[in-house]
Amino acid sequence: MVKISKEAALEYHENSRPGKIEVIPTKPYRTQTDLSLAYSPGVAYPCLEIQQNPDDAYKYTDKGNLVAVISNGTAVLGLGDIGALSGKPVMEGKGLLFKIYGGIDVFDIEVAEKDPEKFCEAVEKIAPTFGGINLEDIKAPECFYIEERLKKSLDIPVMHDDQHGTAIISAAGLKNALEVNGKDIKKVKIVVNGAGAAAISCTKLYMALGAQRENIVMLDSKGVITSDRPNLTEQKKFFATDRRDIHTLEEAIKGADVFVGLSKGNILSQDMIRSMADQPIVFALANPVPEISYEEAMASRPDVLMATGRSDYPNQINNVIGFPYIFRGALDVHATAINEEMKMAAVHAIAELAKQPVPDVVNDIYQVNNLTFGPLYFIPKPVDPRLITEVSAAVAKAAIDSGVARKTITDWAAYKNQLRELLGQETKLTQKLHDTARSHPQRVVFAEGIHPTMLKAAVQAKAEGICQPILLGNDERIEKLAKELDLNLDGIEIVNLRHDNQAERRERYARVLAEKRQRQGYTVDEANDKMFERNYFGMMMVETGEADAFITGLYTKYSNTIKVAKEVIGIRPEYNHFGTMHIVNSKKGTYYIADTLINRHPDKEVLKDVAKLSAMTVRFFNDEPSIAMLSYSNFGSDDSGSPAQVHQAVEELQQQYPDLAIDGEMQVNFALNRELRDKKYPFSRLNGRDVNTLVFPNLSSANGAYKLLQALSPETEIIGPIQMGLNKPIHFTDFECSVRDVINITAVAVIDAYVDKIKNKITEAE
Ligand SMILES: NC(=O)C1=CN([C@@H]2O[C@H](COP(=O)(O)OP(=O)(O)OC[C@H]3O[C@@H](n4cnc5c(N)ncnc54)[C@H](OP(=O)(O)O)[C@@H]3O)[C@@H](O)[C@H]2O)C=CC1
Ligand SMILES: CC(=O)C(=O)O
Ligand SMILES: [Mg+2]
Repeated sequence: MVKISKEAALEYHENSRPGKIEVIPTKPYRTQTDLSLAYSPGVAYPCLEIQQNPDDAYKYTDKGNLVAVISNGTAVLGLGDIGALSGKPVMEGKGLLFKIYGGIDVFDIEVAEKDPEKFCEAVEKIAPTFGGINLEDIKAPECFYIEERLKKSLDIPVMHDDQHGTAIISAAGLKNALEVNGKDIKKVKIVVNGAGAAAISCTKLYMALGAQRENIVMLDSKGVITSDRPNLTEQKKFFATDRRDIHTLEEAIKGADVFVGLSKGNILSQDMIRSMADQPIVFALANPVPEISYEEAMASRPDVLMATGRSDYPNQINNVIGFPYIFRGALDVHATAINEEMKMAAVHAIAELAKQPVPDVVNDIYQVNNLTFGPLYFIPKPVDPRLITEVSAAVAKAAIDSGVARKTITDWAAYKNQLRELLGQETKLTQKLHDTARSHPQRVVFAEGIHPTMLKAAVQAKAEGICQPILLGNDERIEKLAKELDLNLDGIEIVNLRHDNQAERRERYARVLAEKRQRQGYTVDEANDKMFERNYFGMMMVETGEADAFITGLYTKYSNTIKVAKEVIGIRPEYNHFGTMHIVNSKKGTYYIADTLINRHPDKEVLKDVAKLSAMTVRFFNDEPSIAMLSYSNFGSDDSGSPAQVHQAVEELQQQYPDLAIDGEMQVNFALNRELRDKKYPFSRLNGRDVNTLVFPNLSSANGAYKLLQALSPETEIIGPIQMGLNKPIHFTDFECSVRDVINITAVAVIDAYVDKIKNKITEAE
C-alpha cells in the first residue's frame, strides 16, 4: 500500500505549474477567422440567441457540462474550519476527479462567507454559469439550510456532496457488506459516530434501505445524542435515542453490528471493535485520518469487514465513486434537481457493480490478480471504467422516470457508448468491431489456454457474447488457473490435445495435412507428431471446419507460427505473401499500418502484395483505402535502393489498378499532410485525398512506427496485429498484449470468419 509523505504531497501540488487544473479551449483559435468567431464580432450571435431562449445556453456554451464545486471551507475533509482559501486544494482535487471520471468541467469556487444567507446569495448570483452545483465541505448544521434553499431557488441540480455523495456510496457499501456477512439491515444495530453533514445524510439513506431508527445510536463531539440533551439541532433531535444507559462511544458500540465513522481521526480503539457483534462492519470514513487505521482494525479481530475513505486500502468508501457519475447522468438529461429516486438508483447501480467480474484494467491498477466480491472487495474501485456507464445511466433514467429531466434519452445503448467514448475507453471502431462480432459469434480456438491473459480474454469474450471459445491446453491446469483467477469456465470447451481422448482427432488431422502437403514431402507419421503441437492442432481445427478462427502468439515465436500457418492454412491463391496490419485510432483519425510483423525485407513483389492486402483489409473495415507507400524519399527523389523498389511497386500497382487510390514513394509527413502534399506534388493520384493507409518499406520501420505511437501517446488505441492474406482466420497476438488487445483481435477474427462463411455460401450458390 502506498504511503504518502508531506514532502511528496507538497511537491506534487507545486511542481511543473502550481495547482491541479487548467482551462483548455475547445474550438480552433489559430487564425484571424477563428478569433473573430470565438470572440468579437462572431460571439454576439450566440449571446443574442441565448437572450431570446435561455435554454440555448446549453447549445452554445459549456453550461451543460460545467459544474461549480463551491465551498466556504468550514468542514474541509476532517480538518475542520480551515477557511475558504485553505480548502482550495481539495476543491481543485474534486475538479480533477469530476473531469477524469465524469468528463465534466469544473470551476472551483471558494467563497469566504460563513453566513448561510449571504453564502446562498453569492451562489445564486453565479448560478447561471453552471449546469450543476456541487456544494463541498460546508459544515453542519448550516449545510442543511444552504442546500435546501439553493435547491428551491435554482433550476439546476444542487447537491451537497458530503451529505448525499457519501450517503450513496456508504449505503451501497453497507448493503453489500451485509450481503457478505448475511445480516438483515432491518435488524442490525448501527452506531454512527459524527452527527454532521455526512453522518446525518448517510443515516437517513440507511433508513431508506430498511435500517430501523430504534437500532441506531448517533454520537457527536459531546458523546451519545440522547433525547434529553438540551439545544439539539433539528437533525440531531431526529436521531436522538431514548436510551439512558449509554453515554460514550465505548458504551454505545458494545454488541453493535455496524460502526460508521464520519467524525474525526483516531477515536475508535481495537477494544471497541472487539466488543462488537460477530463479523462487525466498520466504516472508518473520516479523511484523511480514519477513526481507526486500517491496520489496527484488521488486527483487532479476524472477522471484521472494514472500509475507509482512503484510496490506499481495500474497500474505499469515498464520494468520488458517486459525484462524477451522479452529475454526469443529471447533466445529460438537463435535470432540474438530484432527487431521492436518482440517489437510490445510484446506490443500487454501485452495489450491483461490485458483484460483477472486475475488468482487467482495475486489477492492473491495483496490482492484484483478481478482485472478487467478498470481505476485501464489496464496493467498486473508483477507477472502474464501468461506473460511468452503469451509474450515470441509472441516474439519468431515474431523472427521466421521476419527471425532473428536461431532455430525454431513448437509446440507452447509444448513450452508454457515448459515455465510454467520452472517457476514451472505447473508440467507435472497437465498439463497431465488438458489436459486429456479437451479432455473429463464432467458434474461436485460443491456442494458449493456460496463459492468464488468454484465459481471461476468452472468458470475457464469451461473457460479452463475442465468441464461443475453445481453449487448447491441459484441462486440469486450465481449471486450476481459472479457479485461482476466479474465472467462470461454464460453457467453454477445453481441448487437451495431448490426451488419449484426442488420439482419433490427431490421427484424422494428420491424414488431412499429410494429404494436403504430400507433394512437399510430408508423411502421415511426421504429421502425426506435429499434431501434439498446439499451433498445428488448433489450425487444423479451423482447416477442417471444426472451429471458425484461431488465436495464438502469447508464447510462440512469430517465425514458428508463420511457418505453421503457411503449411496448414496456406496463403490465399491470388497472393504469394501474407502480412499483418495494425489499426491506429488516434485523435487525428483512424490509420491502417502495414506490414507490421511478417515480412522482414520485402522486395517489390512483397510490397505489392502487402499494398493489395491492405486495400482489401481496409475495405473489410468498411473504409475506402487511400494508400501512401512510404519511404525516406519522395516520388523518385532517390532513385536507388529501397525507395526505388517502392517507386516501382507503386508504378506497377497504378497500372494494374487504375482506380486504386495509391501513390508514393513518399515521406510520412507528406502522406499525412494533404495540403502540403497537394501543393508540392499536385500530380499525385492522392491529390485532394486524406491518406488512411500507410504501407512501410520494411518491417523495422512499420513495427517501429506503431510501437512509437503506442509508447508516446498512450491514449491512442492500437488494434492488431490483424492478419491479412491467409486462407482462413488465423490471428496472432503480441507477446506483451493485454486482455483487451486479445479481445479486440478475437472480435476481428470472428468477423473475419463470418465474412468467410458468407463468401463461401455465395460461391456455393453460384
Ligand atoms: N469518506 C467520505 O466519502 C467522506 C468522509 N467525510 C468525513 O467525515 C467527517 C465529517 O465531515 P462532515 O460531516 O462534512 O463535517 P461536519 O463538520 O458537518 O461534521 C463533523 C461531525 O463530527 C462530529 N465530531 C467531531 N469530533 C467528534 C468526536 N470526537 N466524536 C464524535 N463526533 C465528533 C461533530 O460533532 P459536533 O456536531 O458536536 O460538532 C460533527 O457532528 C470528515 O472527517 C470528513 O472527511 C465526509 C464526507 C465524505
Ligand atoms: C471525501 C470528502 O468529501 C471529504 O472527506 O470531505
Ligand atoms: Mg468533502
